[in-house]
Amino acid sequence: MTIERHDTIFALSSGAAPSGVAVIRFSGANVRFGLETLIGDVPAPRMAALRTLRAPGSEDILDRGLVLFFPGPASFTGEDVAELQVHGGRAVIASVLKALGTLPGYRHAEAGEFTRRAFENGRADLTEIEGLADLVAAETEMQRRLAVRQAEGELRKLYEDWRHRLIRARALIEAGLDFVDEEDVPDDVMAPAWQEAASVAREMAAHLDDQHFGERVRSGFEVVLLGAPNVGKSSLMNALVRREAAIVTAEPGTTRDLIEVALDIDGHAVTLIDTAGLRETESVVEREGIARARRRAGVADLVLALSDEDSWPETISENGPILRVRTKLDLIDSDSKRVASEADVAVSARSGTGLDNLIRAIGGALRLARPMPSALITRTRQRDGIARSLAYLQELEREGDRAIEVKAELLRSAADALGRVTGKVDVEDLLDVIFAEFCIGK
Ligand SMILES: Nc1nc2c(c(=O)[nH]1)N(C=O)[C@@H](CNc1ccc(C(=O)N[C@@H](CCC(=O)O)C(=O)O)cc1)CN2
Ligand SMILES: Nc1nc2c(ncn2[C@@H]2O[C@H](COP(=O)(O)OP(=O)(O)OP(=O)(O)O)[C@@H](O)[C@H]2O)c(=O)[nH]1
Ligand SMILES: [Mg+2]
Repeated sequence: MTIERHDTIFALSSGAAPSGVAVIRFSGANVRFGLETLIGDVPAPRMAALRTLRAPGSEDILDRGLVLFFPGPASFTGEDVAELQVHGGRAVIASVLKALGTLPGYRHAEAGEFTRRAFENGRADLTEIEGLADLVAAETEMQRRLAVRQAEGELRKLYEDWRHRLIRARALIEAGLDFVDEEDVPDDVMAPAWQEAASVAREMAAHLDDQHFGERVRSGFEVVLLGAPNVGKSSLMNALVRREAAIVTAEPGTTRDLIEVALDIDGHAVTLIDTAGLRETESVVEREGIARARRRAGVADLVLALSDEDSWPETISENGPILRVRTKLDLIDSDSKRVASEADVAVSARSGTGLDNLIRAIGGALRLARPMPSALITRTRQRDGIARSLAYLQELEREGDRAIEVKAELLRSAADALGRVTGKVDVEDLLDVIFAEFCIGK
């Protein structure tokens, strides 16, 4: 009896039914057998073949569709893969999935399981896999650009280059230790290794000094609307997204919860957050709303401080950048434009005046138009790994006169920290978290 290392997994890989065409994918050791059973042959590799699908042991036609076969190990998962492109009806999909489920060694795939096999078979490293997850999740042009570069290996190449340089530096040092009496290891044998470690450290520090731009592009820039009750925060949010996302009334204290809406500014994902108007109040509910508003403003990428009168609230003293927005411009008569001129932008949610300026000002304050630098960190996981690796290299530089063996060990730790980012060393504990992000069929 042959023991299969893996089950053959199958899933619907295309979107929600009904759809024009649905892609059902399967991967594993029994793919050829499954094709023989369902369509009677195994099509030539990577060539679309039109076939009739029949349930195993039955003459019933399930559907007719295009079939593709990708032999391992060159395939996406690194093992045999097949795709059935059938009509995207619910019952069609259900019948094909059911037929696959009756085949020996077949079971339904879990979320991210195709991609997990790609990782386990060395077809992609963890940063590329995170890039793939981001590509599927991307909603804006800039998120797509960032994700596609990462999926194509931009970070992998950078991190693998650093890791190999550190490994070579350590090899140099160990070779030096083998051949030279430890008491008088000549500096010039070791010097190139220390220099290499120092230059990797410099490159890492520069890489980390990025104002978290990639992470912000990936997760979206957060812009919080802040101001006294009734200044028109909710009205402005509604005007910007052209729908009634938040309740607007003439009564101060209307909004209590944080209300989030998605904007696309210059291809970037921006989350606009409406908040409770800031004031002293006896209402427990409103007080909690105001506390949430302040907390969110404290971590925002940008605060829009709104005012509809001649003064700006004291309360607007957040850390990040602030734009002063004068609201209800339609109510200002032509000879009282003093505050409007103190403001960065003046708008009217009612007439729409100034909304384009406001969008431009938000884009400017967030520096959205800046060219996207290459090899951006996109996740805390990556940042933490690089920072840990750098910390070992800095310890190495600080403690220059420690024993060579100790220093070689620091080089090894630095390389291993990088290896955990790419998944080259000991990452079993990370995988469930990383692959849980994927949808079924990916
Ligand atoms: N129909 C279909 N489209 C898809 C995918 C898929 O799985 N199926 N992908 C899934 O994410 C993406 C493409 N990703 C892929 C990544 C690697 C290989 C691959 O290695 N393929 C070959 C060898 C390529 C070659 O000829 O150079 C092979 O299978 O033999 C294929 C697709 C997006 N489009
Ligand atoms: N004329 C005029 N009235 C506006 C404008 N924007 C808002 N208003 C009015 O101002 C009142 C309050 O508007 P909201 O958008 O609810 O104000 P808010 O800042 O969200 O208020 P709270 O949620 O209570 O903090 C409503 O009666 C709106 O119709 C505007 O641009 N022009
Ligand atoms: Mg409101």
